[in-house]
Amino acid sequence: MLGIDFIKGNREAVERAIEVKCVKLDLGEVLNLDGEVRALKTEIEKLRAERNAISGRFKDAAPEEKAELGRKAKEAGARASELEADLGAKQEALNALLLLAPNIPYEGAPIGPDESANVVVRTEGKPPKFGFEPLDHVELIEKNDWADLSRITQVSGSRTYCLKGRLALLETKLMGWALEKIAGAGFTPITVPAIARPEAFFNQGQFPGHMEETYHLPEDDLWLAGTAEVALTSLHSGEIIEADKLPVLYAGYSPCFRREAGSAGKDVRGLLRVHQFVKVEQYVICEADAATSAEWHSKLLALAESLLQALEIPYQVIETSTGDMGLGKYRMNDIESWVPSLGKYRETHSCSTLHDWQARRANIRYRGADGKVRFAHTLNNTALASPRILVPLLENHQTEDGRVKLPKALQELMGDEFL
Ligand SMILES: Nc1ncnc2c1ncn2[C@@H]1O[C@H](COS(=O)(=O)NC(=O)[C@@H](N)CO)[C@@H](O)[C@H]1O
Repeated sequence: MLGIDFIKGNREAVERAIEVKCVKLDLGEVLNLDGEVRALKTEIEKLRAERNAISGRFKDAAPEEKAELGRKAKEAGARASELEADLGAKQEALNALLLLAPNIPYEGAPIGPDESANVVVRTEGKPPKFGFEPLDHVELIEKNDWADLSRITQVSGSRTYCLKGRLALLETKLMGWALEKIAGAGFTPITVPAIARPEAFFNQGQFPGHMEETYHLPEDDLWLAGTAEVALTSLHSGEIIEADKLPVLYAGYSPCFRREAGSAGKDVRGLLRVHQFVKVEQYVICEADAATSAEWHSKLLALAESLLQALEIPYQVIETSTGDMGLGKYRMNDIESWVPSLGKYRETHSCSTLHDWQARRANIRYRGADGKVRFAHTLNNTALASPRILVPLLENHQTEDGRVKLPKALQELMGDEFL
């Protein structure tokens, strides 16, 4: 969310953000509504003052004057409550539009409508050259009985899976390994529920635009989050954090649920795109300073890259385009890991800087060293998400006989050179 004062003071920049992020929002309508709300507030104040002035005169008034004063006070009161109803409706309409206001994108973000405009900024590690015909992750799984990808669909429907045997163990250990790595970088490990109230999704930015992507529990008016970012954004909602408690750093672990309503036909084979998965999430609440946010953005990215380097997975870092980064982002860098069977890189991580766009929605503030209270900045990044990460992990490290040689970092974890 952008502050209305920011919008009024930066109308051109906001109009440009609307355009380059392909957002449907009429800024003129927002500013008109804001004008009407302010006018109504002034009018109501005036009426209240009038009514107070009248009642102030009431007690000393002559008897015949009291009736007239009483009528005037009642009239002013009635008029004020009429205007208050109108103010409520206009304020609601204004807030709904403000939720759609896009954050100003990073000046270095490629301009474009979607991921086709994304730019590769760095490539690390070399895709393996197999001396044999490599298998894809489903074939490797079937050969080693490492998952059930078929009978489970009669239980849970499409895009579900069971990991089995050593692959089930690997996923759990891998998540613990990632949690410890991020915790080792000073982030507080925290396990969060996927269950959350609708307000948490409005605060994080998933709502109102992506409700159809989210599982709903209607009887309780609860929803299932697709990322720990939802809970972590609202954990400090309404608080004023003291400056010496910043930055707040969380390594959030949670199950993640996504309807993938918009992905029909995409990645239907195997583990790339499923309805339920697990993720270790990096989350930062820091002071409202662009340079501080930029520093944290680089740190979050470097941490995710260090995990991929330890897993010996070749990857590339992407500068995400204005049309692909989404409403609330100032800047987004995705990391894409090499998937041999596809012969291309696929997104496995997403690192975002949001400045105060989320903090305004979630009302996360802090008292600076100067004593002033401001909205904070927030950032988030994937540390590791499974089962998607298993796809490049299995495929890149497969051997000719269909086994998987573990990267050194995992050999001790799994007590063997091979999965
Ligand atoms: N349907 C899915 N199935 C499997 N993995 C998924 C799915 N959706 C997302 N992921 C994994 O979760 C990662 C983060 O998802 S994201 O939407 O891009 N970004 C976020 O959720 C941010 N909070 C940063 O983690 C993705 O890069 C991917 O690795």
